[in-house]
Amino acid sequence: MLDAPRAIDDFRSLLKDLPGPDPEAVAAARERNGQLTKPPGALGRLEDLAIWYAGWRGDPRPRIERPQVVVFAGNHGVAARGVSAFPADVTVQMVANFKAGGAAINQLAGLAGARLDVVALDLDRPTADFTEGPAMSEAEFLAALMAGWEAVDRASDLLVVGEMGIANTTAAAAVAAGLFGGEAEDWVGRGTGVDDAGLARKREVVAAGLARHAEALSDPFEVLRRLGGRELAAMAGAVLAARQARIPVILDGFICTAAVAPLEAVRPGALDHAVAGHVSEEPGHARLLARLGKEPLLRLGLRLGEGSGAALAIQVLKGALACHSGMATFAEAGVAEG
Ligand SMILES: Cc1cc2ncn([C@H]3O[C@H](COP(=O)(O)O)[C@@H](O)[C@H]3O)c2cc1C
Ligand SMILES: O=C(O)c1cccnc1
Repeated sequence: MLDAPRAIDDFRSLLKDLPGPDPEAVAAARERNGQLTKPPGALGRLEDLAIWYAGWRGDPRPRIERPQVVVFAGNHGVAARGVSAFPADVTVQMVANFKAGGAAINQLAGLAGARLDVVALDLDRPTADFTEGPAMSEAEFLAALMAGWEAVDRASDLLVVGEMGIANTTAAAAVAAGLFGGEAEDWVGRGTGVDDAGLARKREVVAAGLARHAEALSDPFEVLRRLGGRELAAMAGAVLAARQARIPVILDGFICTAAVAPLEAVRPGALDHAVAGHVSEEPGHARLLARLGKEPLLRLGLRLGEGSGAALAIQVLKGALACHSGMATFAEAGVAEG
């Protein structure tokens, strides 16, 4: 197995040889689940979640002790096209806010007991406008993938990746459309809250990007390089690093899901170590999750990003494991089985 990737092709190679869950831990966790003091299946999806997590950690009775949240930030050339309700300066301002502890993700990561890392990616150098050319050169794309790869603490036992980047719902819509087809309007939403004219501009920008890069859309990595952004590429690199280290992942909203979808498009099953933390208000998100076959844990009408919905969902997973690993069996408790 490749240790440290150095080229874009190394990331492609990694996808050919992915570690899977430990079948013995899955079997032992399933058996334990069947012995716990509750009617069979009474904890619903929490039971599946606990068994899934146990398999990836290779431990039939695990707990989450070291969750990590990483927020990647990047700027986008298409921001100049009036596709966001906020100016591009907000990206760097929010990075300062993350560092000062003032953003939603600070509160939610703190509540979940997660370490929070913030990785700002060349904020003074926005990506190129993807309607005019590739958003990133190959060198820039590789640097962003590597930044994600390197941001993952291999000693953590759960990963959430979040993002900050004004105009990145436009990039995410373009990536989703590039991967899965359909019209621009199928994937474009209001993001930070653009008005009808802004929404129309977003559709035009995404359609123009798809037309400009039409010949390259059969390659999911090229879709991400040409239509994505640095923080999206970094999220993909981080989620691949987590897979290699058998660290389970909770996915966040539309942008996060679009960023990692190329991995699944290259290699079906590449996201088996990831669950969808929530479904966001951005209409493309539900569509994307359906394409990936992922059922969200929460539906709260969030449309924030930053990793916020996924960070909240850490507590659902912690709940699943508290029950799975902490409950007594029928034999231990002297409770009669049905
Ligand atoms: C203050 C503020 C905090 C945010 N935190 C996340 N986003 C979210 O909004 C942006 C995407 O929406 P659009 O494509 O419409 O620009 C991303 O930065 C995303 O993470 C924020 C946006 C704002 C304004
Ligand atoms: O779903 C998301 O991730 C999202 C939606 C709107 C704005 N920012 C992020």
